[in-house]
Amino acid sequence: MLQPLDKALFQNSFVEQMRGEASMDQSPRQVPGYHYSRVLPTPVADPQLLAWSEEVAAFLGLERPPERGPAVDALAGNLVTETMKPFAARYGGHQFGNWAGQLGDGRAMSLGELMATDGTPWEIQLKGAGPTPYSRRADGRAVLRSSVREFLCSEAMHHLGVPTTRALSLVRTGDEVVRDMFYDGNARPEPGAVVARVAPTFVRFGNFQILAAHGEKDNLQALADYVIRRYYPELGAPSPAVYVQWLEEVCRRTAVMIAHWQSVGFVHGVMNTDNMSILGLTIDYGPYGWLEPYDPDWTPNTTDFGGRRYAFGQQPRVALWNLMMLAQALIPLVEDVQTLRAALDQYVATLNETQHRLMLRKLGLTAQTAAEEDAALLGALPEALAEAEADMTLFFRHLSHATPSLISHPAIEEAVLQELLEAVSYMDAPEKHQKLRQWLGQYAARLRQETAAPEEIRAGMLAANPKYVLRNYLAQQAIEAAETGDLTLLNRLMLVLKTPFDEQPEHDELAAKRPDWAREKPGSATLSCSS
Ligand SMILES: Nc1ncnc2c1ncn2[C@@H]1O[C@H](COP(=O)(O)OP(=O)(O)OP(=O)(O)O)[C@@H](O)[C@H]1O
Ligand SMILES: [Mg+2]
Repeated sequence: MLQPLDKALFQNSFVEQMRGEASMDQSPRQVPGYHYSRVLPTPVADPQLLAWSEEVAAFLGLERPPERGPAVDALAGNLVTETMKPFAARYGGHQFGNWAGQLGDGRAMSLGELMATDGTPWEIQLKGAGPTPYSRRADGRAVLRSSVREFLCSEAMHHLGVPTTRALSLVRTGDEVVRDMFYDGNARPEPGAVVARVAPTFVRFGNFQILAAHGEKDNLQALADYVIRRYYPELGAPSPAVYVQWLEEVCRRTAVMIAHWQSVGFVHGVMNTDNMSILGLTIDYGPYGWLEPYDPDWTPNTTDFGGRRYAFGQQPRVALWNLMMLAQALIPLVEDVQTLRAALDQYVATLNETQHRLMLRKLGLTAQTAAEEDAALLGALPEALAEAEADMTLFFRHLSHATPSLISHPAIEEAVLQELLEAVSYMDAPEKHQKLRQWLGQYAARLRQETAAPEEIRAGMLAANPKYVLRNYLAQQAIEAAETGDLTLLNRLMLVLKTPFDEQPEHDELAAKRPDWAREKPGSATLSCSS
C-alpha cells in the first residue's frame, strides 16, 4: 500500500551505527573523528513539486503528493518528521588528481532510510537543502538548472540499464540562488531547487579516504564493517581477508558501471574519488554529458583543461586510478598490501570482459567461432567512428535497423551505406567516411556468419542500442522552459526516456542528430556546471 511521505517511518542506521557529532552546529569547519554530522535542512520560501518519479516512488511504497503540502515540504527540507535524523557525511577526496582534504556533504543531507517494498532499506538524500559543516565557502544550495539535469539523467541512466543512484523528486524552492558560472563572468540569480535522490547508501570512496588520511583506523574499520555487513553480506564476517575480497567486489562493480558508461556514450565529467560510489553506482550528475559525435577526447567539463582527465576515452583509466586511491586507504585494514594490489586486477579483467560482451551485443554478434575476427572488428570501430564524426547513439541504432539489408545482400548496396552514413555522420566530407565504409563492409561479412534470422538479430540489437538518450541540448531546452514555468519538455523527456529502446515514433525529433545551432551555443558549457 502506498503511503504519504510525511507519514513514512524513517530508519537511521548510519546515524545509529556510525560515529557522529551530537551538536547541530552547521558552521563550516573540519570535523575530525567523525563519520557524519547531524544537521537540519534550512527551510525555503515556497516548495513546489515539479517532477516525481513514479517508479522510484512505487518501489519505496510512496504515493505522489500534491504540488504543495507537507510531503513536498519534507522533500524540500521544510518539514523534518520525528523519525528523520538528517545527517551530512564526512568525506574527502582526490580532485583532478590531487588530495583535496575534507570535502563532505556540503549541500546534501540524508534524511534517513525508508524500507522499500522489497524489504530493503533505501536512503533518501536531499541535494541543495542548505549549509552543513562541510559547505566550506558555498551556500549548500542547488539551482534548478543542475537539479533538472540530475533528476532527468539519473532516471534516464536507470532505464538504460546503467547502475546509478535514483531520483525521487524535483522541487522548486521559490528562492533564488546566485551562481557566477557564466562565461561572461556575470553572476545571475537562478531559481533554486532540491532533488531528493535515493540509493541503498551514498557512501563514497572519499568516506574511507578521509579516515585513512587522518589515521582514524577504528573509524575506518567501523565504516568498512558497516558497508560490508549491510551491502556485501555475501562476503561474510569482516576480516583482513574479507576486506580484500570486498575491494575486489568494489572493483568488479565499478568496472561494470564504467563498461556501461562506455557502451552508451555517457561522460561523467567529474570522476573524483568523492564522486565514486562504494556500491559501483553512478553518483553526482554534475557536468556530465553524452557523446554526440564519437570522440574519445570529448569532455563536458570545461575546467578539465588540456589533460582531458575526464574525457570519454579516459574514464576506464581514471576509475582504476580512483580504485587505487581507495585501495591505499584500506591499507591499515589488511595484513599484506600485495593482496590489495592483486584485487585491483579484478577491475581490468571485468572491464574488458564486460565491455567486450556489451559491444558484441550492440553489434548483434554471437558466433563463438569468430572470436579473433571480432576482436579486430571491435578494435577498429572507435577510430572509424571518430574519423566520420558519427553520432554514437544514432550509429548503433541505424546499424541495428540496417542489419537485415546488410545480411541479405552479398555486397552492401551503395544506397544503404550512403543512407546510413548521412544519417549518423556530422561530417559531409566523403573522405572522412572511408574507414567507416570499410569497417561496415567487414562487419556485414561477419554478420553473414550468424545463424539467427536477420529479423531476430535486428530485434536483439534494437534492445541493446537506445534510440533516446538525454542529449545535452535537450536537457538545456528542458531547463530553459522549466525556468519559465513550462514543464512540457521536462515531462516529455521523463516519459520518453523511460523506454529508450522503444521506437516511440511520435517522439522521433528527440532522437534526431544534434542540430547545428546546438553545437557551440555560447555559454552552453556553463550548462554543465554542477552547481
Ligand atoms: N553549493 C554548494 N554549497 C556547499 N558545498 C558545495 C556546493 N556545491 C558543491 N559543494 C561541495 O563541494 C564538493 C565537491 O562538489 P561536487 O560538485 O563534487 O559535489 P556535489 O555536486 O555538490 O554533490 P554530490 O557529489 O553529492 O552529488 C563537495 O564536498 C560538495 O558538497
Ligand atoms: Mg560531488
